Amino acid sequence: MIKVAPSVLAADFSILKEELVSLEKAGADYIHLDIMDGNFVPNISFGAPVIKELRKCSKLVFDVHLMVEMPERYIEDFVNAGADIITVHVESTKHLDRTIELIKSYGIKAGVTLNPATPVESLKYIINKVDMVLVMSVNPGFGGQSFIEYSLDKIKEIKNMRPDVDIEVDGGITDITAKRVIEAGANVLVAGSYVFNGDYKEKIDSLRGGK
Ligand SMILES: O=C(CO)[C@@H](O)[C@H](O)COP(=O)(O)O
Ligand SMILES: [Co+2]
Repeated sequence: MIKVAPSVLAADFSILKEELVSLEKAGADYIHLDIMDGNFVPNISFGAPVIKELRKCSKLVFDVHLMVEMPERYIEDFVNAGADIITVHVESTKHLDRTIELIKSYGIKAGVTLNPATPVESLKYIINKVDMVLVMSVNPGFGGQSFIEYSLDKIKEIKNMRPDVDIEVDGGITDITAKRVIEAGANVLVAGSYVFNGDYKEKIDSLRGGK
């Protein structure tokens, strides 16, 4: 089953609640929430209080992608705000194992994320502890960038390393790249600019292969 996770980074922030309702009606599985601190990535987005407000108007799975330095400092805040999945970058913490354990201690799903140039080998000791691996197929920080081709090799390597783990791909996903990442082994697709430029239902359906 392919899951589609629209990234609200590309939504109209002045009507964010309405956007979530529209995405739910259009068949989205998750809502992907990009948290940027202006330090780990050169951009600032929004924080836990915004997620807490959005939680009141959506039952969709909240997939929180933390692009912040030392994410362990904020896990509790995002859990309290209503996160269902929290994903942290291997590059963002000295204590990845402790951070994954902390996320799991709240009874929610834990994911680990790799920047494009970070090798899959860095997952060797953590992959059996996580629910999801997020492959960044662009350099994190901004929406609307082009898909990095070598991400396909990384997806295949992760699939070989642990066939049953959820593999999410984030960055430059369109109907064309979606088909390719699914073939490589991905089952969760994040899409921002592609979904928000057009009819949400048509776009979401097209990411699943037109079904
Ligand atoms: O995490 C990020 C960017 O850092 C993403 O979730 C983007 O928001 C995806 O945007 P598109 O590439 O789909 O426009
Ligand atoms: Co993201």
